[in-house]
Amino acid sequence: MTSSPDTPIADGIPPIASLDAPALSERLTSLLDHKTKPLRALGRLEDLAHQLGRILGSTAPALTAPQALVFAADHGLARQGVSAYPADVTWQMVRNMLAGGAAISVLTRQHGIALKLIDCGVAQALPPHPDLMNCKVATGTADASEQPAMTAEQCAQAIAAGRRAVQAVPGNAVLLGEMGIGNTSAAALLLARLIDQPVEACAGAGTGVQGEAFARKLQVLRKVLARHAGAHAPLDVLAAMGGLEIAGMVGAILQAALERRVIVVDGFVTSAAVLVAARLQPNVLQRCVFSHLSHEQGHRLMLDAMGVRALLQMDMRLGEGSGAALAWPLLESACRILREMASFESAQVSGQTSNQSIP
Ligand SMILES: Cc1cc2ncn([C@H]3O[C@H](COP(=O)(O)O)[C@@H](O)[C@H]3O)c2cc1C
Ligand SMILES: O=C(O)c1cccnc1
Repeated sequence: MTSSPDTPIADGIPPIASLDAPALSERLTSLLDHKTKPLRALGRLEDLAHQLGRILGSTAPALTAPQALVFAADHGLARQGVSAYPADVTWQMVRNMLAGGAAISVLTRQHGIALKLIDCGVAQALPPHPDLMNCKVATGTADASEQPAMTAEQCAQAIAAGRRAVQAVPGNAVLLGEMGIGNTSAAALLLARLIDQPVEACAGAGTGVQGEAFARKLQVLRKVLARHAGAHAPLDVLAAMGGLEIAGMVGAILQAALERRVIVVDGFVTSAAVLVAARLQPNVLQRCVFSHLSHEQGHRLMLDAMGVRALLQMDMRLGEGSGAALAWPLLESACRILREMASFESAQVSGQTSNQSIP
């Protein structure tokens, strides 16, 4: 991945170093290989344990005070009929999340994950709530089919808000989610432009846009891409066609990566924020755990473009951070395997009889 040319928005984000620590990496591999199981028998759970060990800089990693950060904002493009639901659902769902009734509320409660909502640009004024951070940059984006969704300054402010949101919460892991009617369109536009693929391969049904309505969604997206044909640098693309909540997540990803927190990525829309962040600072990918492959068309293409693989495939297409919360116990299990599982030596179990190679 290439870095963007210098733009004012990128100012103030220090370089994110690579997690290069060959000694730790070798030690983690050796520890996992010596646990009481056939070599590599825990499959991708071992890869996850290895990654978490590297991120947290420990051979006995422990996840502490996990935080689900759900970024919310409205989209001017929603006025073009790109969603199956009205824009009011954005603020209504934020209220539902805060009241404990949304899917993300249920799953975070189940797993003891703190839930915070970050209002980056919800049109409706939301009443104060202890779990709501008011970072409103604007009352939604402009209609990207007519003008840039955000000014460069608004985009920078939303990124800064995302950074502050991470700084404001404790713990060493953040789970990212979003709420914003119309945001699968914004994510598809970012993907199409950043990996230079036709929008037909990048856009999906979102909330359930089908048939003629889907043809209309594609037509709108093509118009947006043509309108912003000159935007190619990641932050220019983000400002022209993204969303305030996506920009907020870009900031959160950069900040969490800087602080060496584990970043649990949800579905298509949160992955679009990772795509942008990784174009700015490729090393963020080392800190990201991709929780699930969304049913949204374009997610597989997006993950392939980043060279990553998701843990789960549940045919979910919700967003909110629901896939990230669902996958959370896998991360906890991976850490426990490193911390608690006996080795052949400690448990006095006979090891391999011959020199077998790792399949
Ligand atoms: C009731 C409801 C709850 C949701 N929770 C997340 N989304 C998801 O759907 C939206 C994106 O899809 P589109 O681009 O088609 O609008 C986002 O708000 C996303 O988080 C929801 C959507 C609805 C309707
Ligand atoms: O995977 C996602 O992020 C997604 C899919 C559909 C609707 N909203 C979000």
